[in-house]
Amino acid sequence: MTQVNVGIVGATGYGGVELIRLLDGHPHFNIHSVYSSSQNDLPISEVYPHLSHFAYKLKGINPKEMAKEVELVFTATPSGVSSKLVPTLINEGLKVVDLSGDFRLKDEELYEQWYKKPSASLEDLEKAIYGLSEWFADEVSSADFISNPGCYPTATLLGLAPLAQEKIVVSNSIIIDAKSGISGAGRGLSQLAHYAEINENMKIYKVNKHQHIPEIESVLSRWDSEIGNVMFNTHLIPMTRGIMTTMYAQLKEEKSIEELHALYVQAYEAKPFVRVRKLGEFPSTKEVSGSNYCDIGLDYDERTKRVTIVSVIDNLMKGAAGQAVHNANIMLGFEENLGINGLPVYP
Ligand SMILES: NC(=O)C1=CN([C@@H]2O[C@H](COP(=O)(O)OP(=O)(O)OC[C@H]3O[C@@H](n4cnc5c(N)ncnc54)[C@H](OP(=O)(O)O)[C@@H]3O)[C@@H](O)[C@H]2O)C=CC1
Ligand SMILES: CC(=O)N[C@@H](CCC(=O)OP(=O)(O)O)C(=O)O
Repeated sequence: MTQVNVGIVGATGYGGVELIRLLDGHPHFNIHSVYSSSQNDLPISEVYPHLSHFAYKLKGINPKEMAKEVELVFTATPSGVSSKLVPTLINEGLKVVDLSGDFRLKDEELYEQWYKKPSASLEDLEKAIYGLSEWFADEVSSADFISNPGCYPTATLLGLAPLAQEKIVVSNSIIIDAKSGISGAGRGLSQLAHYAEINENMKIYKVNKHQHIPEIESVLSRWDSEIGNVMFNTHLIPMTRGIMTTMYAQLKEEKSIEELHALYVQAYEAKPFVRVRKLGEFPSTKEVSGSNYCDIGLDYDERTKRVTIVSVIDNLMKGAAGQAVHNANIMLGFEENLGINGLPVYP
C-alpha cells in the first residue's frame, strides 16, 4: 500500500495535535516527524499525556533536513509565521498544506490591512491554492501547496455557496452571525479564553474587524462578482469545539423554501462531508463535533423576504485539521474520505 511520509509543524498546538489524531489512523499517510520551534528532542507525550504511547520526539525546524525525511508538511503555525516558513519548505521541493491565514488572500495590502502583519510576497501568495475542498477540488488535485481555509470562512462559505453560485443574492445584503468555541483561539493563554472570563458568558469580539471578512468576500465574489460586502461578526461561547454561523440574505427573486432546499440538496448531493438537513430541521454543533461534517439547515421568511441559513462545523476538524487531511487526500490522489470519515462524538 502506498505510504507517504508526512511532517507536522506546530504539533504542540491544537490544530497540530488534531492532525496527529487523524493522520495516525490514515492508511496512506505516515507521520514521520513532528516539529517544534520551541522544543527540541522532547517526547510529544510530555506535551500531551494522552499520547503517552507515542514514541515521537519533537524536532527542530530545518527545511533541508525535513526534505530528506518527508514528502508533505502540514504547517499548523500562527499567521505571520507561515508566511516566512512555508516558502522555505516549498523551495526544498516539499508539498505543503498550510492552516494559517497567511496565503488565503491574494493581495498583500488587503492582508496587511486586516491581519496587521507583513504579508507574504505576491509571488508566494499566487502559488497557493485555496482549499475549500468541496468547491475547489479540481485545483487542489493538481496543486503542491494548499492554503487551508479559515474556520469561520469554511462554515460561512459552505452555507452561502449554493446561493452565490446561482447569483440570486441582493448585493451587500448578507449578514453573518458567527459563534465559536474557545479552541478556535489556539492553545496559547489569553485573557479572553480565561475560564473565569468565558464560563457562563458570551462575548462578541473583533466587531466588524475580523480578519476572515476579506477571505469570505473574495471567495463569494469568485462565484458572484456583484455580491458585494458582507456584514460578519464573531462571538466566543463557553464550549471547547464548534462553530455555528447563522446567515441572512435577501434574494433578488421570490423563491419558495422548497425550491431553495432543493437547490442546496442538489448542490451537495455528491459532497460526502456536507449534510443538508431535511426541511424544518436545523443542526447543532454537537451533531458534528469531532467529525469532518458541515451540516446545513435553511428557511425562508415570507415576511422579510430573507433566507436564513444555519451551518455548523467542528472548528478543529472541518475548520482546520479535517479539511487539511481532506485536501491532502485530494492532492495526493487518494480517496477523499480516508482518515476523516469518523462519526461525530455524541453526546
Ligand atoms: N484552532 C482552530 O480552530 C483553527 C486554527 N487555524 C489556524 O491554524 C494555525 C494553528 O492554530 P492552533 O493550532 O489553533 O494554534 P496554537 O496556538 O494552538 O498552536 C500553534 C503552534 O505554532 C507553533 N509556533 C509558534 N510560533 C512558531 C514559530 N515561530 N515557528 C514555528 N512554529 C511556531 C507553536 O508550537 P511550537 O512552540 O512547538 O513551535 C504552537 O504550538 C493558526 O494559523 C490558526 O489561525 C485555522 C482554523 C481553525
Ligand atoms: C475563537 C477564536 O478566537 N478564533 C480565531 C480564529 C483564528 C484563526 O483561525 O485564524 P486564521 O484563520 O486567520 O489563521 C479568531 O477569531 O481570530
